[in-house]
Amino acid sequence: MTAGAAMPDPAAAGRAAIEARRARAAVKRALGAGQRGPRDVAERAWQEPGSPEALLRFSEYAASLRGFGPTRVERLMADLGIATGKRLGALGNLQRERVRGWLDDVDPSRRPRLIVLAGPTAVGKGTVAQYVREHFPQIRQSVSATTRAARPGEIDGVHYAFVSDADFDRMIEEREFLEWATVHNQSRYGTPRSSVQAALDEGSSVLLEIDLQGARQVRESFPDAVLLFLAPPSWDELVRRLVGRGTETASERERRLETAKVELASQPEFDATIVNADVAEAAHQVVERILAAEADDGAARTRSGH
Ligand SMILES: Nc1ncnc2c1ncn2[C@@H]1O[C@H](COP(=O)(O)OP(=O)(O)OP(=O)(O)O)[C@@H](O)[C@H]1O
Ligand SMILES: Nc1nc2c(ncn2[C@@H]2O[C@H](COP(=O)(O)O)[C@@H](O)[C@H]2O)c(=O)[nH]1
Repeated sequence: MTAGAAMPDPAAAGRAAIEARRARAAVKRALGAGQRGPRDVAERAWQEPGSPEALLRFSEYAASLRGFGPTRVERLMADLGIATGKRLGALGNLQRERVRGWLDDVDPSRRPRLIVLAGPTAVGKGTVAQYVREHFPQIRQSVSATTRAARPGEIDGVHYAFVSDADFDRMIEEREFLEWATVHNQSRYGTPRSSVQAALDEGSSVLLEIDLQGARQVRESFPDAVLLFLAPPSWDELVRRLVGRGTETASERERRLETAKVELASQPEFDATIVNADVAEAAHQVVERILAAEADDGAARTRSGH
């Protein structure tokens, strides 16, 4: 060994292996509990080599699904031509196509849905959406573009794509937005069409955290989108949250509260209202609505024979 070269560290390798096993076990648990769908796990495995999903053996993946005992798993692998021990991420193109076809049969009742989460300023849309992102990664969220300036701590490309007015104009011109609006009579915000469509095509539902004008546009272009309204426990609590967040000036807060009155009056246009008294509780209610919508659509399709 040359001087200065790193010595192999068996203890570190052992710890990494344990960590990787734990991550794979978490994926299996999520599949078994229905928190993640089999299609989402397979697509993630094929997109991200080296991920826990990619390193999961196909036999373990299938055995995690409800109703799949050892005999059924063995038969499935024989039908799909998948060898024992093969990892999900190592399947070739032909096998991937066969797995996708099988998923169409085994998971027909799940259709990805576009979900809108709207509601007045500071009700907690961003906070609830973040909880969903952290606990239910199978539900995708798009990163909007905006012309407003980044707040301290906000990261370009993560919280928003922060763009200039000229860039936003160009994006409108090139039809890059699924919807867009000027919010609080101030800055413009828009949802990118291509990433949302790609996620839907991959079988994932997509949650859009947008304003009322955007929600109405989505209703127009995606009539089967599910529109959820996040409401505050009370007006006073809404004002407390806005002031407590401390990210707006007094005049900006006034402007936002004026919009909030209009948004609160729009509640009947939505498919459901969820009161955000507790973040985890509200987030679970959002996810329940999404899962119900995914299943509901399938049931309707089955009934109509399609
Ligand atoms: N259930 C809750 N209980 C108490 N505080 C909450 C709750 N949900 C969110 N908050 C707090 O309320 C403030 C506003 O939340 P958030 O920024 O998520 O609102 P928002 O609806 O995304 O606002 P905007 O539309 O203005 O972007 C934050 O300080 C957040 O921590
Ligand atoms: N119509 C759209 N509204 C959006 C989008 N992204 C965010 N928003 C909404 O804007 C306000 C203000 O957000 P803030 O980050 O400045 O506090 C809030 O209601 C968001 O939901 C979008 O792409 N389209």
